[in-house]
Amino acid sequence: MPLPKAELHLHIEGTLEPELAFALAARNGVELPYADTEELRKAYQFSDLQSFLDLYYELMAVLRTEQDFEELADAYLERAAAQGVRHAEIFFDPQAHIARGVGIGTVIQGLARALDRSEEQHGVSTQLIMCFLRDQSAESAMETLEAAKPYLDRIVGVGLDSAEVGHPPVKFREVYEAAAALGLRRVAHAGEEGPPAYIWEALDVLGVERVDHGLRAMEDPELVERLVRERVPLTLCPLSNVRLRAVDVLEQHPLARMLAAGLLCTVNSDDPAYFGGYVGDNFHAVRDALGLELEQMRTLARNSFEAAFLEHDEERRGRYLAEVEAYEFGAG
Ligand code: HPA
Ligand SMILES: [Zn+2]
Repeated sequence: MPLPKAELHLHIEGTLEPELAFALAARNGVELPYADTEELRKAYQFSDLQSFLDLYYELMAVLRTEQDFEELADAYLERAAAQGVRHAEIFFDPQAHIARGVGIGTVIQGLARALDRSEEQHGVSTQLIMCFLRDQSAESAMETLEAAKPYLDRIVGVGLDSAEVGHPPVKFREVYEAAAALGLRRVAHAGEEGPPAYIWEALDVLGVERVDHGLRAMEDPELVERLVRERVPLTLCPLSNVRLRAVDVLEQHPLARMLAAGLLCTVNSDDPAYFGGYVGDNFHAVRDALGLELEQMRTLARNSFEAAFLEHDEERRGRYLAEVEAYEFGAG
């Protein structure tokens, strides 16, 4: 039995496995520029974030109907459950779909079909976080927030993703103010490739409650001190960092130093179909590469539930935390 955990940094479009991509391409009459799944997998060699994003956006062409989004989410939830995920806060990128003529309602309602039966079917509770593409304009982000208004009961918060460098958080100040006024929680990718200054800005200008990645926080001791003092969660994605060359090898990942510094770190999979593993695989990889003790693994699991947006259901958070405390490593 795997360690119970929450996944808080997961792009649903990044769970599109090559087999499902080809099945959906065939069903929707979409031509993919790869002969088969093997040739597609060979393209999964990335030099940085942008080289990944190019493929990530290209493959999305196969996602067209509610059923496609439902099957995508269902496949993720099944895999996540098998790796101990009890609660998932799932990112989606509406602008990437709207640009292809797929409406935000199709995306949200399709995902919702899978999410609505997830607890019963997979034992995984879920929430959705709508991300804005930071390499598109602030106006486009604001239009997207407007388009999401009929579906706000399905969305717990907003996030910020895509190409980071050159697109500082401050660009989205007004959008985040509008999101906060609608009662939405706020997170943002910061410090994946971008500098620590982007993490400060995400906190101070956007008012984020969690930082997605935050990998480069360790370059700035004052920032670390603040993140520790305010217990701001960081959603780290170790296998992603290696695949996108943010760190050279997993053995050099700062996670162990970040935990030792007192940061509220969580471990997540980001885009598991592309980066070689789901969240349990990330847990095992850091344990092995960094020599984490079992108590540190338990801390990571505990942190994930502490950092989850479960304030509306503290009873549930308490149940999940109790599962972590009761977990016996090596049993079963
Ligand atoms: O890791 C990521 N970083 C930024 N944007 C993204 N969109 C999907 N995955 C990512
Ligand atoms: Zn991400």
